[in-house]
Formats: sequence, C-alpha cells, structure tokens
Amino acid sequence: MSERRPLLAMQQVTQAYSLPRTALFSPPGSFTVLDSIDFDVCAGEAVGLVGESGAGKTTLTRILTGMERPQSGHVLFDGTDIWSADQAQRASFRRAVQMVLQNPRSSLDPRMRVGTALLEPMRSLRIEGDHVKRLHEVLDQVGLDRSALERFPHEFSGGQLQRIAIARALMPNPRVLVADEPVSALDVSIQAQVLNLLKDLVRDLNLGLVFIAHDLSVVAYTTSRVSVIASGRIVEVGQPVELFTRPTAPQTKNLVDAVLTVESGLSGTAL
Ligand SMILES: Nc1ncnc2c1ncn2[C@@H]1O[C@H](COP(=O)(O)OP(=O)(O)OP(=O)(O)O)[C@@H](O)[C@H]1O
Repeated sequence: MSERRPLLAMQQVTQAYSLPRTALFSPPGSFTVLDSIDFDVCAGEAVGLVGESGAGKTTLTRILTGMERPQSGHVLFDGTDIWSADQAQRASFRRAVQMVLQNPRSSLDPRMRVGTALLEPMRSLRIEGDHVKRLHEVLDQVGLDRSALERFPHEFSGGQLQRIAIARALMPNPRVLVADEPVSALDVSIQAQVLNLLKDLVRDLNLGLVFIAHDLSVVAYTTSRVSVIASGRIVEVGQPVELFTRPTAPQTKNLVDAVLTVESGLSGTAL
C-alpha cells in the first residue's frame, strides 16, 4: 500500500479553554476541547468528520484553517508548520485552504452583486491577475451562467446560492476546501446536486475536501474516509460504509443508533 502524503494535517493537536474561577482564591480551571488530535487530508481525497454536537468539530475546523492557534501540536500544510512558517508561506496557506459554510443566505451579503462577492477573497487575500478570466473559469466549474455575476443573492435558489458560495471559495485557486455542513440548509432534492459538484471538484481539480456533516448518509456518499470525534478525541477512523455498518467505538455506534431512531420515528409518523 502506498504511503499517504497529506496536504493538510493536524498532528497531536490539543486545545483547552480556561474556565472562570469558581471561588475568589480557587485556581482557574480549564476545559480540553481537543485532545491529541491527528487528522489529515490528501490532494484528490474527500475526508469526513462526524460527531455529536459539542464534540469539537468547529474547533478542529478553526484550527485546521489557521483561524485559531492550538495550544500544542502542529498544523502542517505541504509539510510546513503554518505557525512557524514565514510570511510568504502563511499567505500561500491562506489562499490554499478555503471554507464553505452551511448557509449561503447568511454567508453572502444580500446587497452585494454576485460578481462583487466572488471578487471579495481576491481583494482580501491580495491576489493579482486577470480576475474576469478567473470569474468565468470558476462559474464554469460550478455550473453557473455568467449572467449570475450581475445578479443579487435573493434572485437565486438555495442550491444555486451554495454553488455561488463554492465558487467564492474556489476563486483563490485553493488546494483544500473545508465544508462545514454544506448541504444541511438545502432541500433534500437538491442536496445530491451540490454533493456531486463537490465530488467532481475533488476529482477534476485534485482538491482535498474536509467534509463535516451530521447526516451520516451524506458523509458516506461524499467521502472515502471518515473520522469520528467524541469529547475532543478521534475515536474511530475508517471507510464510511464499513464504519457506519460495523461501528467499533461506542460513540460511533451511538451516532448510527441516533439515525436509526430518527428514521424509525419518521416511518412511524408516516404510518
Ligand atoms: N472559546 C471557547 N471557550 C470555551 N469553551 C468553548 C469555546 N469554544 C468551544 N467551546 C466548547 O468546546 C466544545 C466543543 O465545541 P465545538 O463548537 O467545537 O463543537 P461542535 O462539535 O462543532 O458542535 P456543533 O456540532 O454543535 O457545532 C463545546 O463544549 C463548546 O462549548
């Protein structure tokens, strides 16, 4: 088996937040949100992250994208520790790792034309070049017409808006996309279209995709490897279908059981 060569990796990352003192002279406590986390993604690979609410997914994402500095451990991009990288390496990291958020209706400014919104990362990341050409390339990649550039967010459906949010993330030509619940705000009927788009981008652009979702079937459809996080620790890693049909860790089993409970509840209602 060939050795994995991760593009973006967390190694032994621990993050703790201090808690307020419980009494005047008591020492401040601390709460460990992430405990010795190893997590990575290679180019052309889609990896999933699942875990119940409060397990630490958002904190992991913030650290993986460089928004938050871990208390200990390393975040490596292309083998370089982003927190000891020089300015030029930090700038290329900021371009190379982009996020797609859950709800495009709140992540896109309603008063901004789509064209202006798409150019925003180019401005904030100080990327020079032929921006019009780049806009057209990216619209083609996400399957939107060029007329979209002149329109405002309210003129689009939820699925089209998520395509626009993905287009914006693609503008800086990233090598990794981190998608946090990218389809949970969408109608089930159009979720598959956005998931297929993400899968196509992974394949066609050799992107790394980190995909976070509560819906295990969506994770199984989109990713080839999944990590389960519980109380700040990775408790199980594996191929998603295998892992969700034969979970080993009790926390994975709980996630699977929760889905089965909801599904049987829904079918009960239908009857
Ligand atoms: N800045 C902070 N200070 C103190 N505690 C925090 C801070 N940020 C997060 N936490 C706590 O860390 C834990 C993990 O939070 P996190 O948001 O990473 O979980 P999550 O898995 O993303 O949850 P959800 O799925 O509900 O978004 C929670 O108990 C949260 O209250």
